[in-house]
Amino acid sequence: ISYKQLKVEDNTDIIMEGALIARDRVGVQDFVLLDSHTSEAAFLNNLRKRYQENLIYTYIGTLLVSVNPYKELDIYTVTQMQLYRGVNFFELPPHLYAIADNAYRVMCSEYNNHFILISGESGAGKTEASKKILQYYAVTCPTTEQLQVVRDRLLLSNPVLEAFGNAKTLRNDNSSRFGKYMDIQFDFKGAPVGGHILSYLIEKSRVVHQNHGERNFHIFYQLLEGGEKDLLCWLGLERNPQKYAYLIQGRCAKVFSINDKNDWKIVRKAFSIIDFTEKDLEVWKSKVHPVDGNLLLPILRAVFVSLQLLGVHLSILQEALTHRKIEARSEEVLSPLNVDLAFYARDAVAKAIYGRTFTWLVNKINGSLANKDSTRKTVIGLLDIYGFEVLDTNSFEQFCINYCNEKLQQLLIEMTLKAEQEEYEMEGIEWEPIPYFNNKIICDLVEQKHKGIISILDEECLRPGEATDLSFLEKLEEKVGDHAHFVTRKLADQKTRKSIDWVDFRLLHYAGEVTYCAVGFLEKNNDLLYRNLKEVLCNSKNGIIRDCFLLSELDSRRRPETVATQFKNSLMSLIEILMSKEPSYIRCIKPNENKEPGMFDDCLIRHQVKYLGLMEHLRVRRAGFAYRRKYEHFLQRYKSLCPATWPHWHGPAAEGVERLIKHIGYKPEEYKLGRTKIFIRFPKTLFATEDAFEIRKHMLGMVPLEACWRGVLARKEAKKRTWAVEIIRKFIKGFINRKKPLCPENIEFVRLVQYKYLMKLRDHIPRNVLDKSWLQPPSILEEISEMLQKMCTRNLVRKYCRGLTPERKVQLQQKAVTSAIFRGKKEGYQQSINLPFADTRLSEYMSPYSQYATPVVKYDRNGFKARERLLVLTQSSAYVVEMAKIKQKIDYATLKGNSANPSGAASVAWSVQGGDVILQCEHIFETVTKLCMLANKQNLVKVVKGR
Ligand SMILES: Nc1ncnc2c1ncn2[C@@H]1O[C@H](COP(=O)(O)OP(=O)(O)OP(=O)(O)O)[C@@H](O)[C@H]1O
Repeated sequence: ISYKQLKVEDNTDIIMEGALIARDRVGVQDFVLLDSHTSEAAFLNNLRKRYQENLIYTYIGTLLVSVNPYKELDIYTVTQMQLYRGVNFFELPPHLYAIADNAYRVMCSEYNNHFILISGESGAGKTEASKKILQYYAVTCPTTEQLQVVRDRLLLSNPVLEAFGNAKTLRNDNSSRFGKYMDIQFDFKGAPVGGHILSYLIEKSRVVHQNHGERNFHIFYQLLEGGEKDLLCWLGLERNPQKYAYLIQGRCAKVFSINDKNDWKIVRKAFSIIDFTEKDLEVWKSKVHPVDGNLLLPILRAVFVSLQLLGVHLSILQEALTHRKIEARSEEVLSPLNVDLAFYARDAVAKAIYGRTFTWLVNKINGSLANKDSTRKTVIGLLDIYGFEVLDTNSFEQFCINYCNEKLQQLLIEMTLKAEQEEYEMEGIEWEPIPYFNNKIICDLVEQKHKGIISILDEECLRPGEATDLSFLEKLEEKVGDHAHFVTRKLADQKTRKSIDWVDFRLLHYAGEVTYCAVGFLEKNNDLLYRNLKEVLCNSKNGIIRDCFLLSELDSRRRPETVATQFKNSLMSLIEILMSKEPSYIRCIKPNENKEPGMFDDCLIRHQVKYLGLMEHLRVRRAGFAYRRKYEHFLQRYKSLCPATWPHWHGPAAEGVERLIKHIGYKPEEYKLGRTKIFIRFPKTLFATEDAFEIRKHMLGMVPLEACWRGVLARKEAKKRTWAVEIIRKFIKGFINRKKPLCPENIEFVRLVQYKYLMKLRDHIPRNVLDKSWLQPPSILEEISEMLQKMCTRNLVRKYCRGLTPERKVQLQQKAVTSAIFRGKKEGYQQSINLPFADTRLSEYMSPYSQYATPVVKYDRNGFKARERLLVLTQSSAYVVEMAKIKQKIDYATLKGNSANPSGAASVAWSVQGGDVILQCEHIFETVTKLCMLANKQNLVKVVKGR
């Protein structure tokens, strides 16, 4: 039996159940368990509390919400990865690794395909999350030497794609300017054996234009900064980016947080591992020159170099950039371009070359990731895609991005509802319709054939005559003007009209309203490259350019698909890909605009919670039942709450749960009983049960191990609980760490050993405080065992102390003092410690004032003359009494010290003001102890030779 099976059978996941349900200063780990679930304020509050404790992850059921910490956290180590590996989803605090591991485990056991959708706005941490998941698989999945090449390629595809597809923007210094879907393929043993990447909508316009404070794609700066001298020379480039107009429009070629030189080295290394040949490196040639700002007409200096690199003849390129070929009847006429159109042609070439070579690059990477073997693979897809975007001015790009988010939201709702529905069906629970907003109506508005916005846009782009952005807007008003989710200034009511410009249209998306400026829609959708320019590129001598611009394109009389239609089609196939897989979701949130750690901007986050549809998701997730658990797990945890189920229930778990909840007093509307699970509708029902369980647990004084190991979670004070759990975890982490690096099999083994030992220990816990029989731990568990032993002892001691009578307590306190003074120092100590001390040796001398009395022999100062006396101790003084006469009174305050002889001699010398008092008595340990306790001078006793 594997450890995992053991765990499931033994319900040890219940250990962490307490942590999941915990409601303390770090909020709830699952929003589903929030009491006031529909309140956005409560949602934000929980998120804030956790973020302030560096707990950046929280669940909504199985969806993970992540808030960008903007600082390095110690939660992505190999040890953490090992910790999450193979552990039940809810056993550990929410984490990316839990999502990744869950998808992986289900894939391995059910042999099905999965995807993890990571979304959020720019800078929210999507790319980081997807990289971390990839690293998780690279570290935790089984691999062989041969497979390591695949693993490295998968990992190194990232820096290459980032170099060519990412750029510094105002919102993120490393912003992905394209959508990415990456399939990781696994063989039947769960080893990653290949991959495939799909890219979406690379932001080509950045090649020719950057806003203030932004840069072009990283690769240009990396090349100039890090490129070897020979390479730059070969490319005809100068190291200084200021020489290139396309690179400096944002006026920030140098960025503090980016090390272009270093990144260049990584990209070069990645190229060699991703199977790029020297010939492939011509990609530099194809990329560099169209971006050379000096390609401005009529300055043709750079063109000479470009010709060489692009493999195009001078006169041909010159003509192509300054003329347009017009087909009139069967003739072709060259019409010269004005300056503006020539600029347009230049930029169009640059954008087209960049866009297509980017696709070429992705294909090249795919070639190197492809697994040629035809055996069946399972896949986990990682979708890192732009989240809902609402800028000050929203253009064609935002329209596409937001349409994409509508589609993905629809997929999420359908799949979540489907999953809920399937679970209810499987459990035999009546399906209850869940009220939610179905955004299909908005998707239709955008994508419907003939009637949707994209079709109308295409029509305007393709129709002969003078189509403009304004005529497009008019067509929209005409065709979709009556749609409930579409508004323009003309259609708006008095109140809304002011906020919409004449060139705007507004869509009421599922996440909120977005106003789009129609200016540029036609041009961006057409993305035209003049035919003669295309011809030039198709005939290039540069192999990559030729690969990107196929001659067959020229032969085809069909107009190429518009950008929006291409995007729509690629989205459709993406949705199809995703629909066939099991979903997991990660929603990333950006906490502030300043990229600052620890800053939680309520307003910005509220906005994202809305746009990410989190409240909607929470509502869907909770519309049915907030909590569901297998009967066995539920019964195991709460059985102590019902006499019929405590300590053991011998019948079927389902019946046990029924008895249990009847006894607790659940109302019928609070729960439903399925085939294998109990479904609880409201978190408050669960919390009340949990509270009752806490109290019951304390009353029962459950076994010490539980108090140490799992019960620590249930302690009242959150601080103590966190402390104890942390300590235990630290120890577990510690021993796993010490054996670093552990291979997965070892981890499994370590866990098995840990589990077995703890289980055995549970049955052999010492029963009383003097029982020293602590189970010998295996060496890897020494630390944790010592820790548990200490906690257990402390617990036994506490229990023991509580059971003491007052008399016994006094005795033990006295013995503790005796021990502190004499232990190991004076003969006869051992015998005396085992004998009880008497309250007094002369009861007739006891009074409300005197505490103790004993016969003594008093010696004179020289120690020769002995006289029989009585010693009476009161609260403040000691009296040496002869018959009923006080011979000497010693104020405790004047007592300077005490000394005794280490030998068996029963004498003690008190050093007082005015000289020593030497006494001998039969019960020296008892007498000195009582004196010291009354005088509170135990520290002053010395055991020295010569007394
Ligand atoms: N888990 C994390 N730990 C530490 N820093 C992080 C984490 N996630 C994100 N960051 C920081 O935030 C920055 C932005 O994150 P990232 O590039 O992943 O955002 P994004 O959502 O992919 O943005 P875009 O859509 O613009 O590509 C990172 O460069 C990094 O500095």
